[in-house]
Amino acid sequence: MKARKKVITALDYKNMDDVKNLVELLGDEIEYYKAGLEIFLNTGGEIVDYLHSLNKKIFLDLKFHDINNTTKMACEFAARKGVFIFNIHASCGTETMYEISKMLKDMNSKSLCIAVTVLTSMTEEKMQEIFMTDASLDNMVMNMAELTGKSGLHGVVCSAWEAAKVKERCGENFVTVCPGVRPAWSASDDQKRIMTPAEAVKNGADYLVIGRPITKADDPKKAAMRILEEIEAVL
Ligand SMILES: O=c1ccn([C@@H]2O[C@H](COP(=O)(O)O)[C@@H](O)[C@H]2O)c(=O)[nH]1
Repeated sequence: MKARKKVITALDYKNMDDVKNLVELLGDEIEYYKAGLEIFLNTGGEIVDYLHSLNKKIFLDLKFHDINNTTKMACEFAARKGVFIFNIHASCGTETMYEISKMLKDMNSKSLCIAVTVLTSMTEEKMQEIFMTDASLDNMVMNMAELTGKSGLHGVVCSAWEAAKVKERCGENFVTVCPGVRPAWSASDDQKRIMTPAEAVKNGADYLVIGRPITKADDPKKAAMRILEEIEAVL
């Protein structure tokens, strides 16, 4: 099933028992998992070694955002752990992104470092308020994506609404990782820029990050299978 190569299930839990129950239940159907701040901090990072012991691929979503040296050292940690993807915020700036890209090459790292553009929980209005700008959300995402690409990083986190245009601007190989994916049958929760799994794939999303529609479902395996089937139908 090609759809398995598109879905990253977000393990937003506080303890390893919940993680293990879900990962065992989903079995071979899910290859990619996202470990974010909640599970990483609550388990002292144990999640990474656990998932690697099962040969699962990890998106380490810790969204590093700090001064140049501190961000680089955090990225060095993620690369040494050998995660498939990790991320920083694009607003760290081009100098930091360029230096991370150089460091990863010097380390012969295979990890992909991507940059968060505008969070999928953000509306245009809220973004303009925070950044004191009249720029459209779309332009903000495109600018951040272009700066990320020019700095030598591998791709971005953006909503599926922006994915096709990001690819147009930054090239087909520039990776688009898209949270804010919601099947028609699930709640949107705190996500604002949402698309269904099928729409997201059709609009250029390389990877779909999906958490609560699976983890909070009455039957998580059935939910995951419905999502995989929806994607498979458009591949
Ligand atoms: O812009 C972003 C960046 C990261 N996320 C993360 O993705 C998952 C989405 O989970 P859902 O339960 O499917 O909403 C979550 O872990 C976020 O931290 C994001 O949503 N948006």
